[in-house]
Amino acid sequence: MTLTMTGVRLTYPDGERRLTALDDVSLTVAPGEIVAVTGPSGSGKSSLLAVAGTLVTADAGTVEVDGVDVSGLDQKRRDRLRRERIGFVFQQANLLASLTAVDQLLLVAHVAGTSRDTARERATELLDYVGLSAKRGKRPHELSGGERQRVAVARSLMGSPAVLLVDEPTSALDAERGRAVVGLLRDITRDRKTATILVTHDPRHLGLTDRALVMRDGRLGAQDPAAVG
Ligand SMILES: Nc1ncnc2c1ncn2[C@@H]1O[C@H](COP(=O)(O)OP(=O)(O)OP(=O)(O)O)[C@@H](O)[C@H]1O
Repeated sequence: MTLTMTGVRLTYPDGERRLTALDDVSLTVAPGEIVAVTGPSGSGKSSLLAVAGTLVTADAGTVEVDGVDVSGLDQKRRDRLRRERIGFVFQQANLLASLTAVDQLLLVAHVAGTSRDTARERATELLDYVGLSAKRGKRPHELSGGERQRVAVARSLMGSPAVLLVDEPTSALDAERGRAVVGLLRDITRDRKTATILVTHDPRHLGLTDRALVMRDGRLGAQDPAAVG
């Protein structure tokens, strides 16, 4: 369950010209590995996740999930691969206000066409895994920021992802809760053998990951080891 990006280039229209968001980016993330990506605002981190997650098609280069080149898939197959094999966790938990924690997970299963019983079993297991069994019936306003983010993490695992793409999951949390969420993501990566990319601005999280890379002007490079705490 590896994620491989090779020679990826992504540009956006910018008036008469094109803005280069990703410039010859190559990256392999192994199963069970969590890689941090840092870098200044506008350097291309979200673009990297968008291409890795097949939400955006690169101008050049390849993206392989589990050895499958996604550019060779038609739209329908690509949507299915994304739904079943790629998990996303965003800056905000993006939970639906009217749904309980367990229903947030069941909704994803419903969209994916999973049977009710299988979905209930899996949702229960995942809420237990993220330590929220007791809060399964709570709506987002009854949960703390860290708990909401843990529901979002559990939801991202409903489809058994091979690849987990995480964009600043702790920006709305205090230091301790932020660390707990990154620790949880690391445990998930190990236990479920996902290939995980964690975009973060927080240097304290780099030491919790296997590798730290830095994005600058659309190019991906090694992080200065001195900056890894
Ligand atoms: N949809 C778009 N259309 C045009 N330009 C875009 C689009 N999305 C991003 N960009 C530009 O591409 C570059 C990379 O943006 P990206 O969002 O990937 O950076 P980032 O590192 O995630 O930034 P931040 O840390 O602020 O979230 C920036 O110059 C941005 O302005």
